[in-house]
Amino acid sequence: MPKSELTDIPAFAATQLSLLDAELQAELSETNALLSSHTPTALSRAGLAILNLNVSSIRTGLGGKPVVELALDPAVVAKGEKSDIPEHGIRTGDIVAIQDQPAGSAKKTEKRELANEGVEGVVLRVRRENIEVVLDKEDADTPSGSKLWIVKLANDVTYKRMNQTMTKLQKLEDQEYTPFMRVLFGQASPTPIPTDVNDPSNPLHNLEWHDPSLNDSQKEAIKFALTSREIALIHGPPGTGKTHTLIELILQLLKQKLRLLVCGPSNISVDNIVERLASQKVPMIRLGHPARLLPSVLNHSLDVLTRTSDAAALVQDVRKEMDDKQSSIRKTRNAKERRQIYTELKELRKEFRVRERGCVENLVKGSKVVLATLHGAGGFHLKGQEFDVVIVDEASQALEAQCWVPLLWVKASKLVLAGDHLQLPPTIKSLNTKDAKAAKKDNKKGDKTTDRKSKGEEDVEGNAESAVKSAAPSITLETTLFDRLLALHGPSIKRMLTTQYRMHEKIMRFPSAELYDSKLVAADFVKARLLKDLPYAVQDTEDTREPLVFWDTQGGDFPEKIEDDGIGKGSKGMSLGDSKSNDAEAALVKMHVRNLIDAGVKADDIAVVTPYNAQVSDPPCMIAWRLRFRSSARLTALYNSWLSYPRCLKRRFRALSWDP
Ligand SMILES: Nc1ncnc2c1ncn2[C@@H]1O[C@H](COP(=O)(O)OP(=O)(O)OP(=O)(O)O)[C@@H](O)[C@H]1O
Repeated sequence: MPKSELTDIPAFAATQLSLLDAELQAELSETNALLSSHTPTALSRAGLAILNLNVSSIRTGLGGKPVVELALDPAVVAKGEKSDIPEHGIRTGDIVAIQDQPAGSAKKTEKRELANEGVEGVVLRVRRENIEVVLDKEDADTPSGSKLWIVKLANDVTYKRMNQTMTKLQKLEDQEYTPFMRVLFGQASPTPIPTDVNDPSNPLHNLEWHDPSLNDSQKEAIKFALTSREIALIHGPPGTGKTHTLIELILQLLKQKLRLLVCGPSNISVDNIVERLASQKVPMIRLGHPARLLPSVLNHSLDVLTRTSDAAALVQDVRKEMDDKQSSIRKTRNAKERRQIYTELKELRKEFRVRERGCVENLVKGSKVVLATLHGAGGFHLKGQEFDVVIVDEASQALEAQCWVPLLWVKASKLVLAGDHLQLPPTIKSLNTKDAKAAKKDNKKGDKTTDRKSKGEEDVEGNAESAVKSAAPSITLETTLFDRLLALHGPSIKRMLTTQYRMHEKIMRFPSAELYDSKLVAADFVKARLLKDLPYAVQDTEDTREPLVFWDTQGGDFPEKIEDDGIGKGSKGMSLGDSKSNDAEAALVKMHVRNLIDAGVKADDIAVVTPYNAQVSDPPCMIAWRLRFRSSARLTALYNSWLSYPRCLKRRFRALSWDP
């Protein structure tokens, strides 16, 4: 077998490390350029900073770190007005600096200065009236100035973890590679799946479905995932019930008394599964900070369980004592007293960590299903724990290095990936650099081979070696684990879900033909569904009886504008908001939406989707829609010229589906 980045583990890890470094540098330089070339006022207008804040409270969060709550300085709130923080783009999980606020017009806000003068932390919760930040350093002294600002920094936390993971992989000795890992690197073929269902050791022996409504392709995918020894890929095009299928798979694996780690690249992908498992009354633990979880899954979060379980009382005592100390620091101005309190806090933190760790360990070890983001699975809670199966949902949205976080820090011997490698891969910034563009160009040939392979299942069935030879693309960050495994082992390691439950047949036809070898089938209850048949009074018009409408906007009457953010370009030519808009197209969309509303379609059932921010926000008519349709959850199929870009197209088709 030829040695390549696909099969040689140290070479693979080294490539990943250099690609991750390039990506991190791209992110850091983008942030630095923005921060150094814009005033605080401009950054705030662009949503990257919040000005005029005060510390309203400090408490102790998970891990003993201080959580700072910031609210708008009362001095800047007009009498009788609400003290809501103005619109901004800072979200839970963002890395921010908290700093004494410079003059609004001050130029050159260097990242260097931010790190030196302020403190850094992660945003925990964003509310209308305040924002909570957990500080990186336990003994960080929050700036005490009367007016603070927070500014978004590049997020290097996920890189650090991926970096540690790839470094660990790179350093493993040959004898440390498990048989499972050898399959993941094509150094061994997957174990053939057992076929005798009468054999009591076959997982399909006496198989009974929990959900009788599963379709044939879903059942086949589950059977395959149950019987495969090392890897199983579940390929789920949009709306084909990927998550639905995973729930049944999880229930079946639990019936076999197996211990499972279930991950996804984002919190929402994980919470989606927690919600569905909760409705099946499955006991489980969701790792991750509660501020990032959906309210509906909180009862399963480790944080809540460490407060409510029996062992939790011991932790709570110390937590309370630490909170009291934190607030006393803020009350005292005497330096000696402050130092004394810091020393006591340090001791309490040690105690807190020991107790918390004990409580957490008991809870996690006792759980048959643990759910976390890929990143979160690399936290200390799971280090070295054994799981029979690791399941990753939305696997084609994750960088491969991210998928290795659970695979390397826990002990696992089987992996199930669910995803769709034919939809958008994760967003990569460094691909815009010259070197990366060249690398991408080089890979094009390899990609074509991989694509062809994943479409035409027959040609490479079961022939891993020839697959490696023919595909052998060198790796970019966009090459997901899903892609690489398909390139290594061919389509015999995957099963595709083929019935989709979201789109009218006509909407489905194009993506099905272009991306899925015309294999998609529309479920009976969606295949002929039209707006005029909505369960409330909608007139039968030419707009409501067509599931798909094309408006041709090519040509001189629809000129495109490049908009900037209205605050000018910075000294390094970096603008906060270069984006495209097209007033005439906007007017067309507006007219179409108006027709639908006049026919009786509810505004809440309409969503307008565009790839450009400027098209959403700038033309006056678009602003009007945004206000009106803010709560839109569903969509009418409306296409315009930019749909011809293949990438947008994939994204659009994802968005263009709607639930009944
Ligand atoms: N066998 C089935 N019978 C009826 N409805 C189903 C079946 N499988 C899935 N669905 C429905 O199809 C819709 C899509 O399912 P699900 O969200 O699991 O799909 P997905 O592939 O994960 O979606 P996405 O495209 O968002 O990734 C849901 O409304 C679900 O209830």
